[in-house]
Amino acid sequence: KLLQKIFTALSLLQYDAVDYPDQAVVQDGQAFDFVVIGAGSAGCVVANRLTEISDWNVLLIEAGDNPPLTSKIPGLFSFVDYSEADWNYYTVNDFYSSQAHKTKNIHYTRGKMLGGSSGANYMFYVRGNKADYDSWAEQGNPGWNWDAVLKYFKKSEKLNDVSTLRSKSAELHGLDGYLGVTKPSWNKYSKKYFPAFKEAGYNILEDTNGPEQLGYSHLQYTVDDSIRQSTATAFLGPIKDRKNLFVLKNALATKIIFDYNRKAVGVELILKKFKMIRVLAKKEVILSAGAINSPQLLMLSGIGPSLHLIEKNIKVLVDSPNVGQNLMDHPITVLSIAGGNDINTVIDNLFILSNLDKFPTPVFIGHGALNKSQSIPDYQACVFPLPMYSPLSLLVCSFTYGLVDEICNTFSNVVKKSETVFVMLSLLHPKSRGEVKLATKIPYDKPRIYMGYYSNGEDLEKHARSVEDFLKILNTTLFRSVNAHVVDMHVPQCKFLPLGSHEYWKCHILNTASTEWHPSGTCAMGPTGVVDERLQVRGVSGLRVVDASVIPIIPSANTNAPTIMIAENACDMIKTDYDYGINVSLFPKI
Ligand SMILES: Cc1cc2nc3c(=O)[nH]c(=O)nc-3n(C[C@H](O)[C@H](O)[C@H](O)COP(=O)(O)OP(=O)(O)OC[C@H]3O[C@@H](n4cnc5c(N)ncnc54)[C@H](O)[C@@H]3O)c2cc1C
Repeated sequence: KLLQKIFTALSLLQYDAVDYPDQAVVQDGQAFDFVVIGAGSAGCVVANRLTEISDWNVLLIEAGDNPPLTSKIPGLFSFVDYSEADWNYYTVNDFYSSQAHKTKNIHYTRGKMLGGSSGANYMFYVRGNKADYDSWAEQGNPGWNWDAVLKYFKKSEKLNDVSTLRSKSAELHGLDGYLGVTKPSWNKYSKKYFPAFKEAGYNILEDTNGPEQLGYSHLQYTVDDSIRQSTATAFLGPIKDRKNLFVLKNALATKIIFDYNRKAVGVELILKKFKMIRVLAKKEVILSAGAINSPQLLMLSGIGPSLHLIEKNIKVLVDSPNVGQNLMDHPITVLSIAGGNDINTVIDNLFILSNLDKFPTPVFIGHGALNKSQSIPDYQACVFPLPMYSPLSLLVCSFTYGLVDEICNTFSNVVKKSETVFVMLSLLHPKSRGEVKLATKIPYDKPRIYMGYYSNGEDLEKHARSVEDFLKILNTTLFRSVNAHVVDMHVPQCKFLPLGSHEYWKCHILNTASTEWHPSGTCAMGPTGVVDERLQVRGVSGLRVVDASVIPIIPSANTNAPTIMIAENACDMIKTDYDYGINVSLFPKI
């Protein structure tokens, strides 16, 4: 936390303010063609693509400020959590899951800055499985099948990795987009593990975003030129001087304003020093406040489940029962495998300090399926080979996830005796659903986030089987040669269960349940969804939602790349709806 304070102080110097758009001067009642709420993964893309039409002027409203230093320097990513650039939400304690967290709930980081959660995330660039998007379309969302969305993944991307571009997946990647993507080579540290995964029956892939998803590979990251490619850096920085782009930072949108025909005509917002103004939207308001705040703002504006709105003393404009419902995420559990005790590896810890220009430690990613005949994964494993005395597992356990001391002390003790493999293993297709509710009608009050983890019992069963499937790796030559074993993490709730039994894993997973910070689905698109397939809010006009909240079914992927894809697709829909055609670009790409 001390380090975090030092970084915050450095950020206050605003040494890099020139990299981002200046604060706009906006008068009460001023009108724009589009008003975009939220400059996150989606909102920055929307602001960029809509201002390509020089006839349109666009106001982008963001509650946070420019990204801090910790966001910009890739290796400092974990210090964004709990900072001023984080909304610092906590989930509601359900007295069932996550009970091995000190607070018995989850600290739920959301980025509050230009770039939003793309400035707070772990920078993994993962798109998911073709079948994920085909299922979106099959559920009544034309225009979102794999062939349609691939075009937008490619459009946004600027891949800078020779080995991928020489591989058979080259044609799946984009080279001319705004979003820099790279793949640092950590071969020296992780290549010895790949034969073990191969021996355990997994494919070793060149590209986790290639034609096949099942298997293990090095990761691609949203990092380029040694800088995190948040959407603020990638999509706003290059266009910051466009005359038709207006950006208000430190401005909290509190309500969407409608006329008598239920057309969205503006936004009420509060600037620094609590000055309230209203801005007008001649064409549309675009809500891109993310999967927690977009449903909050809809409900504050009178669109949501009517009983809930009445209970909070909010006048109902549209009874829209699914607003805030259908909350999906990828629940995660942490594991440690100990084996090998080469004290010389201690020196490798120093590499973290010399690799702050990238994700600072070796990690590889795997997607596994329980039924070996399926091509869609059930779980994702992020595998960190750690040298002796590595502080990483303790940092994740204690600082990031806030697990109880019994567990974190175990991480701390085991690295003093062994090299370890630290694993974050998430369930990709949970059936459980949570919800976002208002605490009060006051916009500053944090919404209530009910994760609903494992409320459908099948999820716990499947997550436990996924851990067991992953641990087959212990039977491989490499792991056996160092007497590798899974570490008993002393989860207080599980101490009477035999380590490694099925019931033990269910207990371990349930109580250590943490998040991969992929909330989605709370304003889902669909035939009966909050929005239609063109992302227009049902029951009103002039209002779209464009962010992770419109995801109808969570993909087999981390959600940043999919959210950027959603924004790219949405902007072409908007341009088409206003007869601008999708290829019109009056500003050349910079
Ligand atoms: C810690 C963490 C790690 C993650 N790791 C990865 C990863 O490695 N790879 C990956 O693919 N995904 C990852 N994700 C998920 C991914 O970053 C998100 O899914 C994605 O950024 C969501 O984009 P969004 O546009 O929906 O919302 P956001 O990016 O959160 O944007 C919402 C924006 O709206 C602003 N806002 C909200 N309310 C208001 C208001 N009332 N007025 C004005 N502004 C408002 C917010 O400040 C924010 O800037 C991670 C997320 C987190 C938090």
